Amino acid sequence: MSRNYDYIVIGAGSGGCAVAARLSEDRSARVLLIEAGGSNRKLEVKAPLAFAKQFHSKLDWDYWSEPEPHLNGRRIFSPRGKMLGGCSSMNAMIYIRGNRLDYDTWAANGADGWSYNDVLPYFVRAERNEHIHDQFHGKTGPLNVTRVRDVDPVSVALVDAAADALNIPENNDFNGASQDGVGQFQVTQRRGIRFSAREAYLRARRRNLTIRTNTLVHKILLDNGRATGVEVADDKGNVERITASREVILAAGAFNTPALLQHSGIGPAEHLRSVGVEPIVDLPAVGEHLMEHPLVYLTYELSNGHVGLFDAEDPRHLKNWLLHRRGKLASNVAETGGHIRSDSALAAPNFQILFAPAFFYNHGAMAWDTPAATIAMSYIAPSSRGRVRIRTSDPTRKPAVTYNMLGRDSEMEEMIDAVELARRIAASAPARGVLGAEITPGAAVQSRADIAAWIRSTVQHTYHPSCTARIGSPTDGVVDPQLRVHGVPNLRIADASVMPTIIRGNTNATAIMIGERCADFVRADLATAPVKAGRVSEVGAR
Ligand SMILES: Cc1cc2nc3c(=O)[nH]c(=O)nc-3n(C[C@H](O)[C@H](O)[C@H](O)COP(=O)(O)OP(=O)(O)OC[C@H]3O[C@@H](n4cnc5c(N)ncnc54)[C@H](O)[C@@H]3O)c2cc1C
Repeated sequence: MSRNYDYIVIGAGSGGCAVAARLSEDRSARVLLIEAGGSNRKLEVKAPLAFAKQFHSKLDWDYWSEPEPHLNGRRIFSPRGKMLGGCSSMNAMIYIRGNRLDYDTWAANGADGWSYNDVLPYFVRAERNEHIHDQFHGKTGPLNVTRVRDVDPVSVALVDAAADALNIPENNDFNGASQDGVGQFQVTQRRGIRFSAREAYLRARRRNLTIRTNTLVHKILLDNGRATGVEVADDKGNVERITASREVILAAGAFNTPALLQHSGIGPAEHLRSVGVEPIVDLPAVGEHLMEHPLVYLTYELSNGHVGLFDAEDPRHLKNWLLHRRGKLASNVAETGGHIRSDSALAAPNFQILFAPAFFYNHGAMAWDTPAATIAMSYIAPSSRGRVRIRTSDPTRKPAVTYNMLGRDSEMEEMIDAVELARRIAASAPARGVLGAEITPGAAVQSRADIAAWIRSTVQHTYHPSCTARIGSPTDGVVDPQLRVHGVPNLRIADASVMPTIIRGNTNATAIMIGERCADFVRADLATAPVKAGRVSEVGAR
């Protein structure tokens, strides 16, 4: 196997698959894509309903946060996909791009070229939407976007309930002209099966794209401050070095990307020294500014003979999915939902509602013994920031993650508002047709103080860590707007870490868009490079 490539992409997740595939469209470019996990060809990946069965398995990095300072010291479970497709092979498949305002704010704060009008063509380029064909959507891109085939009647009733109770419009396309309103989500599926970034970008075999699975990158190699390759270990612990003549592109996700930078000597110098890593480039923002969407789950018994997904494990539903790719196993659980403003004066939605015709609580780790439904409220406009820091110089040890969620009083006030809005939905006439008694938080939790206490003791997140290597200046960011790491030539980042602030929505489509853009930045630089550097023949060790 070759030890030298033109490009090395670290991590075959949402961003990494996109950038590696696009770079390998140039058949003369030799691209290596390295992934720590293995194949994603597993039933619990393919069958949409089964995504939570991946948690704590070999397909999961199985992160846990440090004791959270504002959440009663709880450690928060944080699954991350460890396989081809990364988190896009594990996620709940909701296809959302966020709000126009997110990108316009990025651009206004210095991320030149990242306004909504700048990024829209890349969302469109990436997408193959089966249903919506207008200026907001792509027809011929690699990523299949569709709708859940057999939506549960409970999911539909809850859309009617929200429209009724909150006086908000139904919205057929949250990725179109407006994000506000309620309706059915678009999903990254095809014919009832998950459609991850692997299916989107790695299906076509290319001789110039080498994919190495079960290979853990330990660090990025630097020679005179330039990125020249990587040090990797296979699953038997054999260590080797591989060189990149042109660029190394880091796409290991919002936890592992800053960790890998730090293991490579790129990060907050004082912290690196304290854990025994020699600092090479002092970049204080590496691992800082971590953002997430706090999530609370209100759950209800189902009434009137509704069963939702309660009986989904019945063999007849498995048979229906295996034979026809239809029915309950094709559900992504959160089939419908929407985006609302808890205060009409806000410039954009601050909550995403997720309706599920199932008891989904604590990441699906708990069951309820009768049919139930969930109204989950995801806080999509948080302001608290956390951090990711390596604990030791051992690259096989997971870094420490602290979310710092709900650190500000104003955030808690908005969360309480959201719980009250969810209860209004549940109390509306259309909802009363399908919902019974409230299970969580339960009738005893009524005052704002009690709701706050319940939130602190139960809040989770929406699986969207971002911003840990964000676009910004060298003092408060890690990469420039072309995704080049400050002070380290030939090194870029192409994953959810680079978002300057978290978007108002689920982060898969945006990570893919970032990968698409990164490939174009690389190609543009190559086209304008005066004389292209020759191959790096030897990798200097740090
Ligand atoms: C349970 C869950 C549900 C979610 N639901 C949704 C949803 O419904 N809709 C949505 O839009 N988003 C959702 N998300 C979030 C979304 O999937 C992620 O934000 C997105 O996939 C992140 O892409 P990425 O490229 O930043 O990182 P990832 O997709 O995480 O890719 C990183 C890749 O790098 C690999 N890697 C890491 N470290 C190393 C190393 N040292 N060496 C080699 N390889 C390495 C990882 O194994 C992984 O494959 C969900 C996520 C989860 C976990």
